[in-house]
Amino acid sequence: MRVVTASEMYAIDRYTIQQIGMSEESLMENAGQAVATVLLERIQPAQRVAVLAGTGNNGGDGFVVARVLKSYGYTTDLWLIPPKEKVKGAAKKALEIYENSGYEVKNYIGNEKEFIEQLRHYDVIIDALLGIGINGALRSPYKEIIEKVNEAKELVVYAIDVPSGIPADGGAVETAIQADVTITIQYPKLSAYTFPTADYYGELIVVDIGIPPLSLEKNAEFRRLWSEAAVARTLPVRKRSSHKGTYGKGLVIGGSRNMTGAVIMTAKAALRSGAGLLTMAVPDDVYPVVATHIPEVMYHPCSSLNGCFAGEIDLITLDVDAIAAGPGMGRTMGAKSVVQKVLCQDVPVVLDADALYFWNDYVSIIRERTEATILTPHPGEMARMLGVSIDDVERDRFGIAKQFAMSNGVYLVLKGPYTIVTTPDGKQYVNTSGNPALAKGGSGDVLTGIILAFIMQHDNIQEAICNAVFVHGKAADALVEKEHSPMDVLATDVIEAIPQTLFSLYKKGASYQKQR
Ligand SMILES: NC(=O)C1=CN([C@@H]2O[C@H](COP(=O)(O)OP(=O)(O)OC[C@H]3O[C@@H](n4cnc5c(N)ncnc54)[C@H](O)[C@@H]3O)[C@@H](O)[C@H]2O)[C@H](O)CC1
Ligand SMILES: [K+]
Repeated sequence: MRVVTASEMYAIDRYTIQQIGMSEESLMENAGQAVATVLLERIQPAQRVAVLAGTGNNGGDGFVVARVLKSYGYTTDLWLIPPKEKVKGAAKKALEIYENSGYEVKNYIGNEKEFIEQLRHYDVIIDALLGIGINGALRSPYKEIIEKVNEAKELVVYAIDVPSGIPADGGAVETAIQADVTITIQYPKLSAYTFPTADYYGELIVVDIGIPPLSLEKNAEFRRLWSEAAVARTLPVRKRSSHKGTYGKGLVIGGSRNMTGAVIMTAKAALRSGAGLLTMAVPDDVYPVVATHIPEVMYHPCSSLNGCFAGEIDLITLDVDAIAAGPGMGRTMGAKSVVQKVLCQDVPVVLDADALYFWNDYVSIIRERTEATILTPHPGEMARMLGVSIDDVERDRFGIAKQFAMSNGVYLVLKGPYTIVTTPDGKQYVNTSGNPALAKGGSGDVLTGIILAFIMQHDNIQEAICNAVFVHGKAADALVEKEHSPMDVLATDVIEAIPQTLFSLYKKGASYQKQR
């Protein structure tokens, strides 16, 4: 499933109309019919429905929906919010068809009191007020209407395309419809995967209105959801002839006197995710503590300075296939020197947490690298690396991630709900698993371990990263589906949920794998 911006959606529409030859009216009819099909399955015949329609084409979709519901015998009122003469183009045509079918329009203007009075008597609201064409802050009377609908908590609200009032590409929200369900037309918009806008959507359903894929290819950047099916299809298959070396010799670098746990979690997660051989490089001061935790790893104690890396690491002797550096390593000059040495190795490198702290000192080395560099910042780290605020990052996660990945030639994993993976050539993949249980210290350390293990086992780095991000989120989902609340989950619980997650993904993927 692809994800689009509002301007891409308009370009797709234009192309479909002008180059492909479908009419605007038929697209609107398809949109309304597709939305109505979903509604007919969900709304009970006894429920009273109100369709609230605005001036633009979102309102136009609403006219089609109201006509279909009425023709199926549903008790439906169509409330037209603007004066009728403001409705233009395809929407005007849809309104004419509605009226020519013998159905009545309720005008909001002049009947404001009746509207408020009636609101109590409806069971279902179809929000066709505003779509992706919204500009600036909400104007009257939309603001008041939306506030009234939101106040009536017992109403079930279905939004068409986007909840009215939210910016389609994401950003700050002042007033917007709080939908129970949003039925999006053809492709989800960015705002479904950024916050705070995503919170207004409720359940998201995408309906196809018959726009040919060519229109998308010609008019939208590559941005897609990475779903469970994609993971199941691309998880690597273990060959019978394989041995521990087949799945890579990985190195995890991290730890300091104040933080011994992070690097342990990274290593455990890597082992649970299939790393063949794993070595942990830790400051020798903390080695005795770390070494008691994982019997399956090898150790490479490095010289320490005040409980942190002094700066030396013998990477030549270690001879590894991939490296993850950062968890708990501290923000010292010694740590910086270790990361710089890591970046000079000709193997894929994952940098997380403290290894991102001296970003500006690594940029030039990273741009010269030929093997993959994978950075996994959370929004706070991303903001710091760019010298902007966290709000700036959150407002434009997709744009900022793409710019950053392309200009530095890195794979960027911008964490958060709906983590975005961006490749060095600017392709973007939105993760669909995970829940607020992951909002806890240690989650990132676990993810880094899964990524390290997966890049050693997949042929394709993008698939490896996307699958790792998905498995991490899905493991947390499995925990809250069974015996955990989102509050009590520990990062170590997530590691222990990796086996069941991989087990179920492999079962789902078995049919795909056979076909390979
Ligand atoms: N392929 C498709 O995706 C199709 C989508 N359809 C639907 O069309 C809308 C987009 O339609 P558009 O007319 O461009 O915009 P809106 O309906 O969102 O409304 C614009 C309209 O609203 C008024 N307005 C703008 N900003 C504000 C504001 N801040 N406060 C109050 N009022 C505002 C202004 O008058 C504008 O004219 C899309 O979302 C889909 O639902 C097609 O039906 C089929 C193809
Ligand atoms: K809407």
